[in-house]
Formats: sequence, C-alpha cells, structure tokens
Amino acid sequence: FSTPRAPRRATTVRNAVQFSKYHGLGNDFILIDNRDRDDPSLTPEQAEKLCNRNFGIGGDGVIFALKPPSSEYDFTMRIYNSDGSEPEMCGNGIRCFAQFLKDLGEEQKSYNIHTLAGKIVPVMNEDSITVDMGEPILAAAKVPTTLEPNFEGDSVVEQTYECNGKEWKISCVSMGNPHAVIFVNDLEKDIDFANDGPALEKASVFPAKTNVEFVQVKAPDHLVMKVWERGAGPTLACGTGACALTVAAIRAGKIPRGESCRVTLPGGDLFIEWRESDSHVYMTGPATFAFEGSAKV
Ligand SMILES: N[C@H](CCC[C@H](N)C(=O)O)C(=O)O
Repeated sequence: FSTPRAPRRATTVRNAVQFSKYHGLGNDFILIDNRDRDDPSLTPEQAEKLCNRNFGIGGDGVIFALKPPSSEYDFTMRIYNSDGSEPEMCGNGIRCFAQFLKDLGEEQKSYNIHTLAGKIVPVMNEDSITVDMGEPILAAAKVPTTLEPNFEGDSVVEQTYECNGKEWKISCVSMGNPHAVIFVNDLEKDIDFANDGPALEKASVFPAKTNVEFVQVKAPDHLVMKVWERGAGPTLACGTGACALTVAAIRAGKIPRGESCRVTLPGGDLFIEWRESDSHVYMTGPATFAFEGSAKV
C-alpha cells in the first residue's frame, strides 16, 4: 500500500496548483493540501474546471485538507463536486483523504475528521480503510425530502412517486448527504439510467437535490447498484450511497441486518455494516494513489 513519491519539482507553470490524484473504486478525486488554511485555496468554479476530463485534470470532485476547528479533530475535509456544488460528505473521498494524509507523513492509525456531516473517523487497515460513517439520518424532513413519510412515523421506505413517466418506489436515507434508493429486479432492463438518473436527482421532492441509487438484491449479504450522483452524474462508486442503500435494504426488509453486506458498484466492492450496538454505519474499502502534479488554474 506504499505510494511512490516523485520528488516535488519546482512548478514551471504560472498560477499552478499542486495536487494529488486518488480514487476509491474509480470514484476519483483531486486532493489539495491546505493544512495551513481554514478555507479552500480554490473557488468552486476553479474546482469545476480542474474536474473537466478534457480541459483539466479530470475528476468527480476536489477535496481539501484543512485546519481542524478545534483540538477535538485532526483535520477538516471539504469537497466540491465536479459541478462546483459542495456536498456535506463523501465516503470514497474520505478514504482517499485518509490515505493522502498518510502519504503526506501524517501517520496515524485513525483520524478524527471534521466534515459538514459531523465527525467522521477513518481507521487504517493493512490494505483497506474502515470508516465510521456515523448514524444514518432517516427522518424525511432531515434527508431532506417532501415525500410523504410512510415508515415509523417520520421516514420514507418504498414510497411511491411518479417521475419521468414511471412510478418508482423510493426509500430515503441521509449519510449527511441525501440519497434516494430504488430497488429494481433488473438493473439493465428496469431503468433508463441516463434519463431517469438526472430526473430523480433534480425532482421537486428533493429540495437539496439527491444522489440516486438503483439496487438489485443478489443475496441476503450482497447488493449490486448503479449510482447517479448529485452534482457529479454517473460515477463508478459512491461510498455514502453504498451505506445509504444498505440501511434502506434492511429497513425495507430486503436483507437481514447482518455483520457485513457486500455492495458491488460499477468500480468494485465495498463492505458495509449497519452495527446494532451503536447504530453507526461502517464502510470498508480501498483508496488508491494515481498520480500527482501541478495544474494551471
Ligand atoms: N455527489 C455527492 C458527494 C460525493 C459522494 C460520493 N462520491 C461518495 O463516495 O460518497 C453529493 O453531492 O452528495
């Protein structure tokens, strides 16, 4: 899991930003070392440009390592999606963030990271990272969604909703960021991904828009999914989405609440546990260094 470190060459590019590129199962991020700052060194517009896969570095988002707000935390993580919007949290991103910190020489077994979704704790294993993603947020008003609650008084599980000319059964879960989870029998035949994805992402019942996960149940401990992300579109993996859909599958009675559920995403597998003891969701998966460099902004 060692990361080759090329010697940092003097940047010859004017107005250049030093970056490191990492991915979690192909959900890829540009990481910026702002450990000496309280706020990101780039604007959302600059981040959007850097994410462009033809005119920039290419990525699903830009992630900033910043000063912590208090000694309770080690660092702050902030992220801009590839469209420049700022989400509360990013599951694959925080694994990449932890690996980035380790590669920068901040060697710790675990990190207390301040995010807009609260404290998130990645723990470094030999060849993977396990993240305590905290408790899922289930009350409809807090996801947020205006879909009528139909489960346990205040939450939404398999609620019917018409969108893009089809009737969907939607379950809503927030992991700090909103997720609309839809169980289908056949991921290929039952959805027109390129049209249903953006229509649901921007549906009026999601005031902050939403990430959309289409899920097929393969076994009591194995789910397969395709994700259309808020502010990023189709990605190869979504960590918060894998957590949200596992919680939704348990609440909808699709799978039992087991030790660990394998979630197969287009980019590979994540392992998710919604632990009964503390009601926290734990996500285990890889974080991979790809390259580093300097880019014009
Ligand atoms: N696009 C997401 C943020 C990134 C989440 C995803 N990449 C993950 O791994 O959790 C949102 O706007 O909520």
